[in-house]
Amino acid sequence: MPKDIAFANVTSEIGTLKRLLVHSPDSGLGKVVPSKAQDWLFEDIVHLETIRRGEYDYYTKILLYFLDPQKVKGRIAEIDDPQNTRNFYKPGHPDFHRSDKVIELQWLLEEILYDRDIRLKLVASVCAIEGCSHAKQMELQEYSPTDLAKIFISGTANDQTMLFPPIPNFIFTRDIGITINNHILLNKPAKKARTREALLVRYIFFHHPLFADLRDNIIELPDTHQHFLLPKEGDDKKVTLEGGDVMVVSKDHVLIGVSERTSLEAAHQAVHALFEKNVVKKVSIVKIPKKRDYMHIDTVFTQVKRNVWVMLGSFSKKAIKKEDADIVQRILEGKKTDNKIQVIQFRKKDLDNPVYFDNLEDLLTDISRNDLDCDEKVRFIYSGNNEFPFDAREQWTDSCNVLALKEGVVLGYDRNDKTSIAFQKAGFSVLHVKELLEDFENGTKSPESLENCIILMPSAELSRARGGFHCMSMPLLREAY
Ligand SMILES: NC(=[NH2+])NCCC[C@H](N)C(=O)O
Repeated sequence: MPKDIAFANVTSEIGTLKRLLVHSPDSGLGKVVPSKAQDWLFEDIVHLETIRRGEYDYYTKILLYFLDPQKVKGRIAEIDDPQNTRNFYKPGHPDFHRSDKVIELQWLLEEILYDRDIRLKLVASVCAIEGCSHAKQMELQEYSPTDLAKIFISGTANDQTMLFPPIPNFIFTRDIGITINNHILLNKPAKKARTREALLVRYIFFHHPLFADLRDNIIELPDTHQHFLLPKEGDDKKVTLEGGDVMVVSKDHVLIGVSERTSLEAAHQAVHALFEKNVVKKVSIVKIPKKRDYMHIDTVFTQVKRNVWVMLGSFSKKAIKKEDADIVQRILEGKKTDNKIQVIQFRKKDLDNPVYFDNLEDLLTDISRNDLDCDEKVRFIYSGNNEFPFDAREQWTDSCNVLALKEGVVLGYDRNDKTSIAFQKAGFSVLHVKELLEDFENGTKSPESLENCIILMPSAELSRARGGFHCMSMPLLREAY
């Protein structure tokens, strides 16, 4: 794979996307059984053929059209010809697209497994965490790199024997690590179901030649001193951090969520690590309720344009005021701080004088105005058009979790109807991916010509996995903003 000089650099959420890491749904998703779905962090079992051909493949095509057009332009009919049995999308197949802009993790994993030493170490590590027998370990060493990469991810061998559980959340590459300027912060998953993902990714970052120049810039958070001796109640001392809780909003400013998945201790360590290594000047800690509904901060807000954000209305100023309105009720119910957001902003140059924000809009407005020098009015698009019960329903299916391909052009789910109306009201056009790809193919539209729009993507199966396109992307390179 050819190497660019600026291989990885992300300084914003909205600069034109140039390179990212993804993983398309593997056969492991088709092995999730109902009794395990929740443990494996899926809300339901999914239909593999639909999630791939009917949904995720459109994501791959649209990403390639924007980031690596020569792979798809004028070729879509051929790529999707049923005779070609989706080979273009299958890592490990000779017809796989092998894009070095839309980079498939399974492909990188396969490439590092050609090294015998790495292969043996990784087999031993996976066997250790999955509790495999010695005989199984020896057997696994004999597989080809292509097959072994597939097995490590799907858990299933070519003969359909299930060797260990799948890692169905690997499609949510956002959570495995975060590019902050030219550094990569690795995650420490909170949930057991995501442990193997973190292991595989660590090997990829430390051993794949693509990341050779970045190796000194990989940040791993240490565990709390003697964390293994802490009592169960000491769990908040555990260091867990997932990428969905980290947002690089400008080259100097990073947001870190403290949530169901990212612990206070991890946020604390990340602030020190980022300041000590001079990665950024400002870190805002955004505390959200520890609830499955909002597992990471990117499930309650994401950025659309310099001055436009999409967010969940219950964290807005107005909602907080409304809640404060009935004094008797508030006192009776006790101070309802559990459903609030709290923001504490640390500045490297004045560490012991943090700035506080008590609602999300104030923080986001401050970012647009002061970090991104924006004079235009800052606008908010609310989940479900801020109408009950659509606000909560659509947040659950990732209305707030959009991915910006460039400023003002975002990908979102087609099932969030009221949120789409809210986008329209804010002056955005609503496009459907199938028609858009046809327009790209016949030349009536191009990625360059698009502006201010949300591209709606099919989502019935994908949304059961509880993540949107922000979660399904780990940006490595965005144009400087
Ligand atoms: N960045 C995100 N919001 N990721 C969503 C991850 C969803 C996944 N099923 C999990 O629960 O872990």
